[in-house]
Amino acid sequence: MKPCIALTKGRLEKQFLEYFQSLGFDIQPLVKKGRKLRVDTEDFQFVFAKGVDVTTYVEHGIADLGIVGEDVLTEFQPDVFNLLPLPFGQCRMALAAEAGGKWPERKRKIASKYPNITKEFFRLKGESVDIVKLEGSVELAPILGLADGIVDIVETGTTLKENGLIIKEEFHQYTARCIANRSSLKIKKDCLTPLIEALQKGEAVT
Ligand SMILES: Nc1ncnc2c1ncn2[C@@H]1O[C@H](COP(=O)(O)OP(=O)(O)OP(=O)(O)O)[C@@H](O)[C@H]1O
Ligand SMILES: O=P(O)(O)OC[C@H]1O[C@H](OP(=O)(O)OP(=O)(O)O)[C@H](O)[C@@H]1O
Repeated sequence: MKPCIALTKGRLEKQFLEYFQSLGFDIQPLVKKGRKLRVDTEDFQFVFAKGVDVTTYVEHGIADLGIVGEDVLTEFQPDVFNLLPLPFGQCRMALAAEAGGKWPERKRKIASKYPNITKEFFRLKGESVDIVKLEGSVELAPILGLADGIVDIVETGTTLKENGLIIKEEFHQYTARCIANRSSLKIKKDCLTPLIEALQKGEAVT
């Protein structure tokens, strides 16, 4: 059976395909996939899912490999083999708040898509905060008064800037990672090794 690779839909999918093509792989069937969520190329089967679901498919051995942001691995701690970093998906995790806004002395409220990362960040500081879990557009929370600050991903800083927020502290750097199912690495070693070696040798995508 062909190895199955789970890709995080959206920006990581696009960056992965660019990278995969730069390694000499044929991505035409993937580019032409339309709304299909499972696509076969000559050598591989690809499935497309949300980042955290990519880890679930890999953990359960449905997918042999997965392409996912390191932020997702840190947040959800799935039981997968964290195989290697990939040269795309670079971003940082930051605490941000309104420029010129007050940073209250009382127990602060922090909005984030990443409650576990947020909790650990403040635990290490010895600070107790109330965490408000959001699913996106996290920058809105301080503007609308839902939270005093946010913990979120920053790449260019444009979203923060355009919403009047500033970074107070940056505390993690991430890239996309290739993850693997633990048993697949043994059982499908022969067909996975050439692919893993190719992914390892590639140059950074700019
Ligand atoms: N602005 C960004 N720049 C670079 N990498 C990012 C950025 N935002 C997210 N990422 C990385 O890409 C991964 C996928 O992010 P993406 O925004 O495509 O989906 P998501 O955050 O899971 O949410 P959704 O699919 O609901 O929009 C993240 O887990 C992170 O590793
Ligand atoms: O520093 P920047 O280059 O501006 O990128 C950062 C933004 O990108 C991500 O959001 P995304 O586009 O995934 O949308 P979301 O708010 O739905 O998570 C992240 O949550 C920030 O909002």
